[in-house]
Amino acid sequence: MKIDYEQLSELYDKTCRTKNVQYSYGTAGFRTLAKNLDTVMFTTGILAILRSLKLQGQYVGVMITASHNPYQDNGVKIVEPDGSMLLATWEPYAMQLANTASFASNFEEFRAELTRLIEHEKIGLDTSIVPHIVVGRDSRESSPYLLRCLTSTMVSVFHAQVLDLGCVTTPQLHYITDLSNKREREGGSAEVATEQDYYSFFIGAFNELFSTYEIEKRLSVPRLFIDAANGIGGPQLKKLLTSKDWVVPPDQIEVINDKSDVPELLNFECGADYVKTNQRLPKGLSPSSHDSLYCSFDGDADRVVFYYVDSESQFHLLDGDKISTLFAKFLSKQLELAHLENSLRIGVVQTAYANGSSTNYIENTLRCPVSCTKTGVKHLHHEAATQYDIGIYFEANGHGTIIFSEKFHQVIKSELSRARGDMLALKTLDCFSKLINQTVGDALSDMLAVLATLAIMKMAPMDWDKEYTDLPNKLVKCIVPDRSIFQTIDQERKLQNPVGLQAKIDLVIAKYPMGRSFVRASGTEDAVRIYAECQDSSQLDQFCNEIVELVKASA
Ligand SMILES: CC(=O)N[C@H]1[C@@H](OP(=O)(O)O)O[C@H](CO)[C@@H](O)[C@@H]1O
Ligand SMILES: [Mg+2]
Repeated sequence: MKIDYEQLSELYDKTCRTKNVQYSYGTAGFRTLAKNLDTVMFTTGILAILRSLKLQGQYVGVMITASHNPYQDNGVKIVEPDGSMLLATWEPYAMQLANTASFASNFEEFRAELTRLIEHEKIGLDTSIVPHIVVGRDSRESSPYLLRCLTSTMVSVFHAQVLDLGCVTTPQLHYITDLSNKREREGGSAEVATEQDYYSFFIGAFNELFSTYEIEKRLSVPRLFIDAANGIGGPQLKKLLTSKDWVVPPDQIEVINDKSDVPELLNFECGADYVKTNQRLPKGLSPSSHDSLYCSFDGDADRVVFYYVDSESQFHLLDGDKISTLFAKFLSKQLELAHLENSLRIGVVQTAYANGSSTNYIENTLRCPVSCTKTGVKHLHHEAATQYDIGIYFEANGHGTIIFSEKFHQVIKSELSRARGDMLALKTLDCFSKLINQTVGDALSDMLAVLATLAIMKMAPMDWDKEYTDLPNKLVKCIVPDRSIFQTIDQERKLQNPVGLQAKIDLVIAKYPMGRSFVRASGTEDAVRIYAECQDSSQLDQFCNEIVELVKASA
């Protein structure tokens, strides 16, 4: 391939209007005010092309979204050919390219940086490899313009093949990127992967699970309300619910906050982040009956939290920890029924933000191993995928999935091929491994998996909730002059710096029965986060305040 530098230079001058902004590729890719993103979109498009070239032209995904952030924001992230997050060693390249374009005084400086990167990664341009890209965007008003900035060079300069999915959820983009490459490997002539493949696949697994139990395709609750955060989850959910294969009666499910066409409403007083943070119902919902189940997606539908309202009108949150524990209970039971508890290893992966009661319940009641990793789904995903055959991971905020190992699939396949009396549990495990998105946390697929689990176990929301009781807890933000001084060890549970602060925190913790608290710098916001939990809710504010004061004093 010959890069047409003249063309590239022209597009560079035309597109990269934002200058002197420092961009950083964090846990969620690049994310900031939409009006400042043209430059970084331009360079991210080029980086995705290089990534595809490096990987012999496989499809690389790019998603334009700012998830649960306000409607004025936007962002972009790159997805590997197998649907996982961009390889960590490429994150600095994404930043170098973006910041060079942002601070360079002319195109030649940018060109030099691009050349350096191509040489450093030994990307052969003198081959016939055609780069392949899948792009998707959420419902934000700024997304179509940013998409043009992102893709401007792809065809004209790099002769790439671009599959534009239009408006999709983040997990749909991950799933379709992975599927596109599988199709290519099966012999390029196969049809290109589409959104329809996504719906067919997950509805298929859901229906198969219900058929296996020969139960009527009804939910275990009379009614389910889904809050779509006025984001892309709304229209995508409706496509699923109106699909000809979807058989749950329409009167059981109602979608609310589905105005994805009104930009300012996105994530406004609704959605998973709002409900989890404020522990209250989103806008547009008033409790109808205490046996209804509710759930909220975030703006790009990769997170989900559930909740219900009891007969005393009390709100109860069923967050990521509760979802993990529900799946751990259900799947451990299936392993036991299939007599596979000694051959396949099941485990739960959490972060320090998981409620202490959930950890205690998983370890001591379910007798299931628990791992703790740093915050950020890539850490949880990696642990789940490498340590367990059934690796369940959820952040407390509702982002997560279950990863099934290669060994799991082999064992189930071989056991299923031998006729056995305990076929039901084997089939359940097999169907379940398809029902849950293997590439990334997915509100839609997680929701289906929760609904199926509740239906099979004949559980009402309160049955699910009463397995364990959360310790009273609080998460606060503290703005400090320089958050980088707060350095942690032990999966972010302890501070190493500022020196001496951890010892002071430990003295405070010791005063509160079942107290636990930790302090870390946020990776996505310019703030320090302080988490505290203890037995007695009347002491919680005081406990948390004492830690906040220590942090302020040392900052
Ligand atoms: C306490 C908390 O919820 N932290 C969030 C938040 O990370 P911070 O590094 O804490 O800002 O954003 C991440 C990306 O969306 C998400 O993975 C994580 O769970
Ligand atoms: Mg999200």
